[in-house]
Amino acid sequence: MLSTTIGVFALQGDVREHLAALEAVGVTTLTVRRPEELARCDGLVIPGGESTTMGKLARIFGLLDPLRERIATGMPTFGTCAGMIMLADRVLDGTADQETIGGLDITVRRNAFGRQVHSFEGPLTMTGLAEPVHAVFIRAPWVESVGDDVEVLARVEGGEAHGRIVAVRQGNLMATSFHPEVGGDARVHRSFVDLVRSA
Ligand SMILES: NC(=O)CC[C@H](N)C(=O)O
Repeated sequence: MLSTTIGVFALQGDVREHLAALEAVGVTTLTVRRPEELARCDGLVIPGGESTTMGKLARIFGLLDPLRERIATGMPTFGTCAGMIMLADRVLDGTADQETIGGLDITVRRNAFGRQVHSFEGPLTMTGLAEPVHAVFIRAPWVESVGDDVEVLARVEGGEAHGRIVAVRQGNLMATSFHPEVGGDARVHRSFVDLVRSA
């Protein structure tokens, strides 16, 4: 079998952590800053970071339209946190000029967990994983609503945000509000790699 190449959008964000998680799963990785690099990818990860900056840089580097085209034509893509925002069709509490790639029929709310609770972590039950994942949330978005074709993979359990959607899948697109690349558990990346291999 030809090896699977998964790119990590690398204009901004926690690129290294994703590269390490993907390498732990045993795929070939590639940092993506230019359309030529994107063209070599079987799948793509969009990391956590800052979504307004990602949108601006993607526009400046001529990557926004190639990304939209690859995603529209089925390239499996996994967004974490800011990456989830980049994949969302609709953003609440974004900046006026915020551009996303889009593709996922979801509405996300940026920095949804409030100013007091920027960051928290804990176990989270996720569809497809036998044991809970240790989910790290850093100024995270949540998914306010989803379209009919979107499968909800995880919801917050307990606390003020109980029931809020924090992981979704729609066809070849996956997104989490939290950071599975942090903490050495590669199971979420493995399920994305399985998605890429079956695409
Ligand atoms: N950890 C993160 O990726 C935070 C996302 C950030 N709050 C944004 O709006 O882009």
